[in-house]
Amino acid sequence: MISLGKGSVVCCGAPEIESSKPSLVLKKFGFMKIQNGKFGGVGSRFAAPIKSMEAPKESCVNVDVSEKKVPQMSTRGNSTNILWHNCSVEKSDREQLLQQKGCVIWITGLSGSGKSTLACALSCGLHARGKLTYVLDGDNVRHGLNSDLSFRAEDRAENIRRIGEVAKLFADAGIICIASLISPYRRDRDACRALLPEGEFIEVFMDVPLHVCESRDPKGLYKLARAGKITGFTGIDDPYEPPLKAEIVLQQEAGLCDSPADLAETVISCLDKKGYLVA
Ligand SMILES: Nc1ncnc2c1ncn2[C@@H]1O[C@H](COP(=O)(O)OS(=O)(=O)O)[C@@H](OP(=O)(O)O)[C@H]1O
Ligand SMILES: Nc1ncnc2c1ncn2[C@@H]1O[C@H](COP(=O)(O)OP(=O)(O)O)[C@@H](O)[C@H]1O
Repeated sequence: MISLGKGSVVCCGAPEIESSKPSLVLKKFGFMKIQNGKFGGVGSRFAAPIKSMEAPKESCVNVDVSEKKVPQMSTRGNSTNILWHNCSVEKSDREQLLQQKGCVIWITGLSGSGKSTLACALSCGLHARGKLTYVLDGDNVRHGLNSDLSFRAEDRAENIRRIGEVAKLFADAGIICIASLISPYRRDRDACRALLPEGEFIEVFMDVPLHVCESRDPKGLYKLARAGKITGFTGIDDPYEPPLKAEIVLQQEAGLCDSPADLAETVISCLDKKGYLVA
């Protein structure tokens, strides 16, 4: 049996880790269970990763200056002289542990189309099946990571780019990541799709007409936008570009709405068919 420890962040290079063995620190603070003298009932497959956790210095790049063996550095945006570092615990190992495949479910649609409700219903439905999910809701992420961003086009693009990158990390962790944000521009959504391997980005379009969303108006934002008290509101005086090739289109009309649980079931059966609910 494999025991998962408490949620934690291990920062190699932190004083606690450098002054002692990381494994002992994790154990001391109760983050991992020890079974058979090894972490989490590990088998041979996991011996190497745990060894590497115990020796942070091994994670340094070996640059043998005398023999001029200099690794190939890269540049990404303003980050120069950076080097990708691989870890021997891979995505497939995490997926094996979780018995699922990491992917991104990207829910897009107008404000009030039911994105957050579906994201939550989906997370509940998958959780009940023993699957690990995490919801990245536009509204919520704007409370922290993206609180510096407005609703101008370039800030929306940056909002979507950052959430796309975070979602990619979650998928790499083996988690079924549910991103729910308006993401009104096709180009930005397509850029997030391009971050992931083929098939791992599942776009769900909440195809709900503006008049239905506006009649729901749970936050009163459409009313404010119509009154000119909010400018640049999606669907009113800011564009929404519907997806052209979404994997799933959930159409709803006034009085003809499936329940959130039924909509979630549609998405779950798509995940099931695509093999994401097994390792
Ligand atoms: N101008 C404007 N346009 C659209 N939405 C607005 C605006 N100002 C505030 N809000 C609130 O912000 C929520 C949308 O945030 P997102 O991060 O999903 O938007 S975006 O993807 O960057 O376009 C959105 O939440 P949802 O209603 O859940 O979609 C609104 O509550
Ligand atoms: N499937 C549905 N059928 C009917 N009403 C819904 C459905 N999904 C959501 N709603 C309602 O629509 C409103 C907007 O839902 P919400 O999930 O907040 O949308 P969004 O995140 O897209 O802004 C809420 O009042 C919610 O209760």
